[in-house]
Amino acid sequence: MTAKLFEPYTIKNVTLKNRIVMSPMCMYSAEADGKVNDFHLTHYISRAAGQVGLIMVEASGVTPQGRISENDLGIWSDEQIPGLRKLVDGIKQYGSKTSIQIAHAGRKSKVNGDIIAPSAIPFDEHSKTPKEMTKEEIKETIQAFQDGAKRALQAGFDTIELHAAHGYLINEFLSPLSNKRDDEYGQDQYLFLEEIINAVKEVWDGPLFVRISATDHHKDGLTVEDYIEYSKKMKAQGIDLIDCSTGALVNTSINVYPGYQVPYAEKIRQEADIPTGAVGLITHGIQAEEILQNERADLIFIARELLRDPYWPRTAAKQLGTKIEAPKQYSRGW
Ligand SMILES: Cc1cc2nc3c(=O)[nH]c(=O)nc-3n(C[C@H](O)[C@H](O)[C@H](O)COP(=O)(O)O)c2cc1C
Repeated sequence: MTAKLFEPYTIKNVTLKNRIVMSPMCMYSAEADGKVNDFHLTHYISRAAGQVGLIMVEASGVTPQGRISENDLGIWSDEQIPGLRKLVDGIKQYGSKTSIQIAHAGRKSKVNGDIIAPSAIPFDEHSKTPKEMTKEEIKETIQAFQDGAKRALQAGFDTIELHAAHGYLINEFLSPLSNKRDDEYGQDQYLFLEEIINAVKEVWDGPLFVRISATDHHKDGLTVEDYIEYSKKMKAQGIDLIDCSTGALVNTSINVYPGYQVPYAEKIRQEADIPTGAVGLITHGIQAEEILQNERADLIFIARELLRDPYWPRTAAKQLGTKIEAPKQYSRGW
């Protein structure tokens, strides 16, 4: 058997050496300036040495107010570009491609000061009540996503992912549970994301992914059927891949088990006819291979397993009875 997990995958002008993506994970390790530091270099470059095909840098704030915490990475200032470039260059030394998830936390931001959202509804009883965004603030935020994309280009990233999942700002506009506006952004709940995609595409023609929460896990919220329709719109706008996570828009308890979100990636791939990424408790090479061979998704996003094992691609290759190339320094022990 040839392991599909280790076959290259091409999107536009970018070829990944395998189908393994390091899923974005906030490390809450930046100073308030949002700049890359030694921790980030060690953390991400180790996974590149471990032969991950695409390293996706954690949710990075397009504005200071749009950070999840004061320790998030940022992409709101030109001063953040040199650190990001150093990180990109370090990752590329090992043949991995690079991506950055650009994000605005909306009502889930835990930074000091005012926070903003489509409507003045707090995430839960422990959260601050956000300020309902004015039209002006909406335009400024769309501009901030475009500026973030420009900086990602200047830093040399191969791909960008827009964070439209997990109850952060874009997700808040998409769902009727958090968007109660009566203007055009409430009547058409896709409009904010649509305008962000258009603005980003004005400055970025490389691969563009969107991470969604493919269901709100709530009786009055969005379901995968709604996200199939949204995914068709994203495809029409030129989005290259939908990264399919779920939930976290509202507090609900969900049943979590190996591959629990794979059916969403599969359904959206089939019904919206767009490449997808599968994520969530995928930890074994055979499990990843099953998803790919059965054409349930195109890329495999690995999060926590890569915290436990930075060389997970090597582990997965062993599990699949195949060998992958080592970084040259490690070839005697690989
Ligand atoms: C420490 C940590 C930080 C995370 N930060 C992000 C993030 O920045 N953006 C995002 O979309 N998901 C984030 N996630 C979710 C992961 O990308 C992934 O979807 C989730 O952990 C399920 O995959 P896993 O079972 O392989 O860990 C984070 C998860 C963890 C454990």
